[in-house]
Amino acid sequence: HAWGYAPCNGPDKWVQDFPVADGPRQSPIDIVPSQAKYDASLKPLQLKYDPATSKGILNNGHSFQVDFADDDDRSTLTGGPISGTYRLRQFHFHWGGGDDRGSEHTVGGTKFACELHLVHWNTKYPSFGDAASKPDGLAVVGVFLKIGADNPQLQTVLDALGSIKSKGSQTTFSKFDPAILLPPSLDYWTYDGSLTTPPLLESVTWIVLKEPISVSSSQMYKFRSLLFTAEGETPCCMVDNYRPPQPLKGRKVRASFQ
Ligand SMILES: NS(=O)(=O)c1nccs1
Ligand SMILES: [Zn+2]
Repeated sequence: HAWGYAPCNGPDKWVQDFPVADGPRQSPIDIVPSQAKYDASLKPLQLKYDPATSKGILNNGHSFQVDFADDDDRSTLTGGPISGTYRLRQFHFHWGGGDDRGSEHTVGGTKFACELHLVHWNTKYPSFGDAASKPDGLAVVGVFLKIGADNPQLQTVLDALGSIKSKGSQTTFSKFDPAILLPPSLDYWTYDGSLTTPPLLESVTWIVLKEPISVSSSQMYKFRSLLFTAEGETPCCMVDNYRPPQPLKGRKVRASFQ
């Protein structure tokens, strides 16, 4: 009876199998802009992605993700709050059953309809799996999706969802540049946190962009057309696949902007 987002196996139950769920640096959090201190020593984010590294798109039963070739430094994150080079591994989303909810991080209590996560791992470690167990192993860039105008940049991703409806389905997804999903400004908040899904490892430097990108209500319906369930199982719509904000436990959130 694996973890999920239903009342029987959702975020409030995860601590049973993953005690770190009650740890000191859990994610997501509510970001309170007035409490975030501007840090002039924070560098601009450098996101350099090569579309040739995109490989496939997969329904993993709790979200869908686009996987990237990470056997060299073609798609990397440098600068920002991190030191060294982090490689792009995958990106995925979290969203709600309605436009009023769906993001994991919140801003002054405000929920967005959806949140994009671009997952990177520190090349000082030999692999993603190894990095995921280190306090400075991962860096995830979070981008809020706010209900508004249709977002044409999302369309190629949404058009692929028809072929990965059920858990475990995947298809090739080539020549995609995730940089087209980023907003014009790369201003960000940053704090030390964790994976927001089990195993909830406390290995993530979170970099949450202040500026959202847009998504229309009808585009949100495409996210919600996915299933948590595999073919042949009783279908269950993939919605509300977000963990709510966790206690800050004394952590400081820094801002890259004034
Ligand atoms: N939602 S997340 O980006 O923190 C993540 N969880 C597992 C792998 S990546
Ligand atoms: Zn995520």
